[in-house]
Amino acid sequence: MTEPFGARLRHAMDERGPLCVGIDPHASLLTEWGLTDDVAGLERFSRTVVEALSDRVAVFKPQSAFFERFGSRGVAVLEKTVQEARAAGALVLMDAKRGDIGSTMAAYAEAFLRKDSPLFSDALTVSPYLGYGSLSPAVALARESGAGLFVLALTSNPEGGEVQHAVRADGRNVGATMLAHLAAENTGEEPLGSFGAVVGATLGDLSTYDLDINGPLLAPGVGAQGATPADLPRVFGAAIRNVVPNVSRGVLRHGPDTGALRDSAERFADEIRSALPSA
Ligand SMILES: O=c1ccn([C@@H]2O[C@H](COP(=O)(O)O)[C@@H](O)[C@H]2O)c(=O)[nH]1
Repeated sequence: MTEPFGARLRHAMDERGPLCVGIDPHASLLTEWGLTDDVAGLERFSRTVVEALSDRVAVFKPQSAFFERFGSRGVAVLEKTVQEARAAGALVLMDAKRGDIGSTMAAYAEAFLRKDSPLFSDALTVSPYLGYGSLSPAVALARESGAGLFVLALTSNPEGGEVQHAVRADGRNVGATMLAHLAAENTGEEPLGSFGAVVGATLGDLSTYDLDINGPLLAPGVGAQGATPADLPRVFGAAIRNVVPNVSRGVLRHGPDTGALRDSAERFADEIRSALPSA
């Protein structure tokens, strides 16, 4: 039986450090890398990132949008990328941000979380904005497959507050409510629950939130969106041990040279390590 995602992630973070590198083949990056903005360029880009970094980063986060842009042939590249990254020993967090009514959510869950699916990933980002309960089929299948979910709680973009800071009738805001759902999902799990939250590294002091969800906190926003590894302790406080900082463009802009990609990832990893409290 597969070990649960949370346990696999904890081991990977302890061994390799918590850095998650995004695979975001923006059209502008393909051009900067001297590649064509087509399926061949997409394939070369993704393979280069996986080959350069799969022996050193804990997690890759392919951004599905940049593959879907090319239709079925782009999705075929995404399938290959996921399979190659997993085969090379990295965990794959698919950033597809799926969310729908429960009966449709069940089909999204099958696409990404059923073990024999071509797009099976170790974890998936999901949107709870049709109600947290609408995610139940994905929670159930993730548990069955030993996979994980990352639920959008407090996103890194400035527009997110309009929804996530809205205050409910019980006085708690929406983002905090999502964190509470995840804490309940992860109760009693050791060494780490499999149900994580997306919490932007760009958000400043989050001490009014209870980030102690016994699950991972994916922290996008480091690099191109302006947050730095040094910001992480101020943003996440005591929850920092469970933070998985994501960097996409901040690393990818150094390609296509594999040495330069590695150096950049190592620099971010070192800065993150320095920001963590000593064990
Ligand atoms: O709140 C969120 C949730 C997801 N993202 C995604 O993370 C990467 C960030 O890329 P950078 O190039 O490091 O800015 C990207 O795939 C986003 O879609 C996020 O930024 N914020």
